[in-house]
Amino acid sequence: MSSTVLDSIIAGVRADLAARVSARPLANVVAAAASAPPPRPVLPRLSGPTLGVISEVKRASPSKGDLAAIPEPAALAATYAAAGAAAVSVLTEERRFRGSLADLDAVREAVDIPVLRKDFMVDDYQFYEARAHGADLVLLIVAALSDAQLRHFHSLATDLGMTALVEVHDAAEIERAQAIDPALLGVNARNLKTLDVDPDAFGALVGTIPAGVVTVAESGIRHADDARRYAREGADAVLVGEALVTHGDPGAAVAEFAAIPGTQR
Ligand SMILES: O=C(O)c1ccccc1NCC(=O)[C@H](O)[C@H](O)COP(=O)(O)O
Repeated sequence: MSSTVLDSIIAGVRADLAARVSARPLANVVAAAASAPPPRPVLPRLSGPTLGVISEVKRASPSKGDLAAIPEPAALAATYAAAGAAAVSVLTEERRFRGSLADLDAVREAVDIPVLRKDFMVDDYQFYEARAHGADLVLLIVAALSDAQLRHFHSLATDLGMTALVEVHDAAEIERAQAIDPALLGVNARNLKTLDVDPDAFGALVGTIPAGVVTVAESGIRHADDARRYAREGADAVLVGEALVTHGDPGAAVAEFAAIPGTQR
């Protein structure tokens, strides 16, 4: 079978992870996770009367290349928080997104809203590492994991006190995700194997998501009208990267998204 964009990202993630494991043994990271500041509650922030906005710190991407230099991720995150963001997503993958764990540290220190470590989580080490660096939320990409890994990593994240954002793109992945009863489910409009963006994905799948599950519409959200559409379709929250980091006034953009009324599913 030919290799996908997601496969090649994960190969790089595994290589970088091996270097970090050599530099800092697991036992050391486990101890740091245990003494990290406690995780911040996530779900109530994402399921309020208005649309929750998860605002992303994103320098580059496989689909678009370089987006923004972001020399001070902490300042950008503080702008997001002051404008009403419900959470901040920090890409920590280095090769394709130019993120880092140092970005995560800086953002967690700068804001008092929950912080998502957005990465390609494929090994226990990364979960302890996420917590050690203050993550409140971690991403589980169903397309990147076996059923057994999904279950195991969901339990591990929960045991560490973090909330898992379980991410799907299609009906088959939602069915696999349902097996672990996620409290927070993201529908990514972007197919991570082809990079195609389908703005209809959320609307097509939302009817199969049980009531009570907090939902996030992810990717390709450019304007307030895109976010309004997702709110009407029943999204509790949106996850926005490129449109914010390339905006001349990211705070104004977040404030506009965050004022959109939510819709009860
Ligand atoms: O953004 C990409 O090109 C990408 C490619 C392959 C895997 C993941 C990718 N992005 C991660 C994300 O989920 C997005 O950063 C996030 O949903 C925000 O998307 P956008 O608002 O379109 O920047």
